[in-house]
Amino acid sequence: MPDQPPILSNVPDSFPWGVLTRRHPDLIATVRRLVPYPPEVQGALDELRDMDTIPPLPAGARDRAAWQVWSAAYVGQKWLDVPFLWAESYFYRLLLEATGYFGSGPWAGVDPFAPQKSAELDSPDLARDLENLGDLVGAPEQDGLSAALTAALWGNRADLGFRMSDPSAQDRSQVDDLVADDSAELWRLLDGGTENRVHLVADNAGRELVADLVLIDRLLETGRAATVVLHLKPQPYYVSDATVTDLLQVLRRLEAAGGAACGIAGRLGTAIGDGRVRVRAHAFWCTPLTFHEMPSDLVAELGGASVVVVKGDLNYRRLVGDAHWEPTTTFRDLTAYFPAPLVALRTLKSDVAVGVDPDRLAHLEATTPGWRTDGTHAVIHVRP
Ligand SMILES: O=P(O)(O)OC[C@@]1(O)O[C@H](CO)[C@@H](O)[C@@H]1O
Repeated sequence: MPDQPPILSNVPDSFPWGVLTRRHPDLIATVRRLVPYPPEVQGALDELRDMDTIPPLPAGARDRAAWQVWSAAYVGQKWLDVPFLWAESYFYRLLLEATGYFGSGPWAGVDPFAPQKSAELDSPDLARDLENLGDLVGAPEQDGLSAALTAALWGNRADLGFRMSDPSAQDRSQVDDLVADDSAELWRLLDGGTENRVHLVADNAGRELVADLVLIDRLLETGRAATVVLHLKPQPYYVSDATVTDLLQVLRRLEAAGGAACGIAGRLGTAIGDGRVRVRAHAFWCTPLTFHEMPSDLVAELGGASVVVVKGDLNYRRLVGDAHWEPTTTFRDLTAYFPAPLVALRTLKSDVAVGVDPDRLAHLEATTPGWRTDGTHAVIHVRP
């Protein structure tokens, strides 16, 4: 990664400080409220909430050796004094440890965030999205593609972790005028003339995954993609990150909705069955590392892609590096290392900002103080 100090969380009232001191304790309280864990798990969660210094993973944890390497510089330090990106990732790993997710007891494999994810699938907002899918599927080809891309972009605006610390986020209106919009470049890359292999690195379950699946369906149906690889998380992460279990739930929800939604679920089921859509859940996606450190098997796999679409705020931080970049630094320069043509679809929900035109930046700074973190602004960046 280019030489730039990482963002820490030790500036009071800064965005990362709020995540560690407010969002994480709130999350633990929510998990305790929604899942009837036994006393020993509740105790472990309380311990995590009250922890001042960073502990190692317990002996016997299956990925202890890997975390020993990633955490050597940070164990024993205060949470607020270590890189924000690392601290959040390790917090979620410890939360799974506390709930017994990787253990051998009855709570093994139980997603502590499942009740929140299910509630989103039952929401009236999602029901409305699904009712409107008929218009999108029936639209002229490029209109349908553009609408699906827009939905996949804004589907990222209110992940469940973000909404928990900012409940009004869902109701704030999005600023449709994107901070950067390279979408024309994406359609040039996927011009339909060749057998395109698209990879989509997903972010959140629920409404966002629905929108991602609609985009995948449109890409396949219009011939813009011959095959798609959908990258999901191998385990629960950042509250709402999508796992294979979440994918299956979303497909069931689409089926149950009937109409165009059910048609999409049917086509995707067939495409998974005949190998045109492949589902992957690489361990790297839940590590505290930036994408500069992707393992060689993942580099090789992504390197064969016509386009890699990377979703969301956290993935964006991992793509460019979680640092206080000068916002006019170009996305292309910072992602030159990436092994394939790259598209980032991100609503801004943290301090990192790059690829912003100087005039737009001056306007945003003068008029909209929360533009980097309040989820109302978005970018489509392409590095061909
Ligand atoms: O990656 P996502 O789902 O778009 O966003 C995740 C997020 O809510 O969590 C992180 C801070 O906790 C930030 O990257 C962002 O605010």
